[in-house]
Amino acid sequence: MNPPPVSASVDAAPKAVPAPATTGATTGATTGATPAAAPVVALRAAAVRVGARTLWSGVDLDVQAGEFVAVLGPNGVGKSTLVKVLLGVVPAAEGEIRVLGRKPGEAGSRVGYLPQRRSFDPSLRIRGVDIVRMGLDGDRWGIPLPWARNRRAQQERVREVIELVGASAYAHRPIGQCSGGEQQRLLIAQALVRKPEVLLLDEPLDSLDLPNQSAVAALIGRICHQEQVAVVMVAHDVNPILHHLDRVVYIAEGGAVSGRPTEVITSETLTRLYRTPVEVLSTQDGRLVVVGQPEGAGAHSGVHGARAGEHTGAHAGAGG
Ligand SMILES: Nc1ncnc2c1ncn2[C@@H]1O[C@H](COP(=O)(O)OP(=O)(O)OP(=O)(O)O)[C@@H](O)[C@H]1O
Repeated sequence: MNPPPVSASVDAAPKAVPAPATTGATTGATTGATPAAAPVVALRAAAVRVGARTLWSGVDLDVQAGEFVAVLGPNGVGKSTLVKVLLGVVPAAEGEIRVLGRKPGEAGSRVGYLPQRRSFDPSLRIRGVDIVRMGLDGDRWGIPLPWARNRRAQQERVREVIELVGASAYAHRPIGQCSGGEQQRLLIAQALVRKPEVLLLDEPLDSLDLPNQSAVAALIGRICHQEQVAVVMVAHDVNPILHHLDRVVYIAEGGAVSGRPTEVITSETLTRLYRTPVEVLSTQDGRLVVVGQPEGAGAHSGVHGARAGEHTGAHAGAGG
């Protein structure tokens, strides 16, 4: 069942962090219920460490039902790790984190997840429809839903979600023979098949060509706003999703800033966040280009021709 419609709300101004920890977002944590106005994802003064290294700290973020939020930042800063924290796979070192009013990892099938891109061997015979059905079979994220035990109901749900993502025409073809964009739609259908209220996507547009990036971005925006699924999406380039987004969270070592894209992706805000001059340029066709954004400390030095702490040149897009 979809969550009750809640109008997407965003901060009036970008929210700089570190900010004082509050406990307001944890309301309802003990019941597991999601009151209409409560954020479906809430982080307060959150920090994460891998080994001895603190990736980020002091991160505050609220995501409401039906909001589309992008997680942006340089390579290696900890964007994917944020998703893993929300899944409960990586523990937070500090702070309060709630997903659907519960601790990360406790919301079961109410959270859908699409990991960073998998590629399928062209000779793979398994069909798209089977890939989608796999999303029902496993109980990776919780106890199977009642309808998931009923074969007819399963088939109907798989058909329905394939139609939702516009994949009906090729869902019975071997997945290895589908294009990258078609495969990605089928994988999104797999993540949606158990009707999650929160959808966590890790770079779903990676390695798609521009028309497919645009089409898949529009699909995710539609799922989010029409189906009232809260989407938290790691993105390398914000441009393909810019017009669909309600909010972005930009991560830097030591903190993050969240708010409307037009408020966060500015020279002033990113310069303040990174404590180094960062320039945001707008191209004639409306794309944003971030110049001078430092790499995350763990990023490979060759990727953008910069070592940790040094400035990169112009990035292909705002985000990483
Ligand atoms: N289990 C782990 N142990 C040690 N280091 C880790 C572990 N998991 C992630 N890291 C490191 O943490 C850093 C952040 O990784 P993460 O994948 O979250 O970055 P990212 O911002 O998503 O990067 P990219 O944009 O390149 O995908 C990287 O330097 C990575 O090597």
